[in-house]
Amino acid sequence: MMIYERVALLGLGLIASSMGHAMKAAGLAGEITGHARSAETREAAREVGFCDRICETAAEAVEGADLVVLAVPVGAMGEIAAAIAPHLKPGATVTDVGSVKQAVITAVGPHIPPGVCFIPGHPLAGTEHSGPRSGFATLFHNRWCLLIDDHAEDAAMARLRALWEGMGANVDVMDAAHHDLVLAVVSHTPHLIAYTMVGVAEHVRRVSDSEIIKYSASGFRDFTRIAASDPTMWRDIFLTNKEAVLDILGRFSEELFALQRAIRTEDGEHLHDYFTRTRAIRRSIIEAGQDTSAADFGRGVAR
Ligand SMILES: NC(=O)C1=CN([C@@H]2O[C@H](COP(=O)(O)OP(=O)(O)OC[C@H]3O[C@@H](n4cnc5c(N)ncnc54)[C@H](O)[C@@H]3O)[C@@H](O)[C@H]2O)C=CC1
Ligand SMILES: O=C(O)C(=O)Cc1ccc(O)cc1
Repeated sequence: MMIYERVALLGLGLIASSMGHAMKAAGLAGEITGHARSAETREAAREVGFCDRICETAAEAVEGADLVVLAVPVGAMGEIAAAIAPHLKPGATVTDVGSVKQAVITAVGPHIPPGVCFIPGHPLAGTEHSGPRSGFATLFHNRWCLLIDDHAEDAAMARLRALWEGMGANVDVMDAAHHDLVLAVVSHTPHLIAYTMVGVAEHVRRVSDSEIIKYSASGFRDFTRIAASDPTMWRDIFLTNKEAVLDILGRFSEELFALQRAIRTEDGEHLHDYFTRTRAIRRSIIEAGQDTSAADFGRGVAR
């Protein structure tokens, strides 16, 4: 069922290409236009074919669009919003897919002209791959998409919700500050820990590279997968969700010190109690029937 007659995708990477494929598969958009900064990306997107028309400028891509999706790294959202602002159609909706919400609202909000509705969004689905060739139509199936409803009109919100549901996602609405704190816990800080662990392995010179690869168990392999994610995207996430990540990292460090002390003092009871509590958390997630989304979100999609 068609939800928007014209959709413009700005930034043609993993998320935009997956949206293009998903919208085409379900017939959710009449025409999909797309723009990316580099000629190489535009050419690759043309070849893959998830847009009907690839435009040389962002302004051209948004001309007449009913929905404009900002799908660039979080740090580039303000710049692209400024470039398209004078070209937006009255009555259009602008949304984004950035992993951080307060910073995007601060950067994009001031550029949105009167008569255009801005609804920030974030699909909790992804992989460590990037670029226009990495997308696939089922990326959002059974995943959450969070929409931020600060000033959204009901009709515009209902329409955007229908688009995400049409692409297979479950939609929840929350405020931006809460989003940023939740994501710091479930996504951003875990990514930082994975980056660190892989960095540590690189510095352990006693263990040769080939041994690290040869003997790596699935936990460490998952860390290396996550640590292969796009550096620009993750740099921007940490710089823009600084407060929430530093808050969670502070708590993480306290717990880590307590575990470190328990190991040093051979306090087996502390370790056993701690691991029993964390096991109960995992079991309660499975009992609540949320094991698929919880596990998949951390693991990404095996491709
Ligand atoms: N990769 C993931 O797993 C997920 C990413 N996100 C968010 O979605 C957004 C897009 O991420 P991906 O599709 O993974 O990225 P990607 O790296 O695959 O694609 C990003 C696109 O933006 C373009 N771009 C980069 N800098 C730009 C600039 N300054 N001006 C204009 N275009 C620029 C790139 O050329 C590319 O076309 C990011 O904000 C990210 O935080 C959200 C959920 C999951
Ligand atoms: O690949 C993984 O494990 C992910 O965690 C994917 C992911 C990355 C960033 C997001 O904002 C949402 C999902």
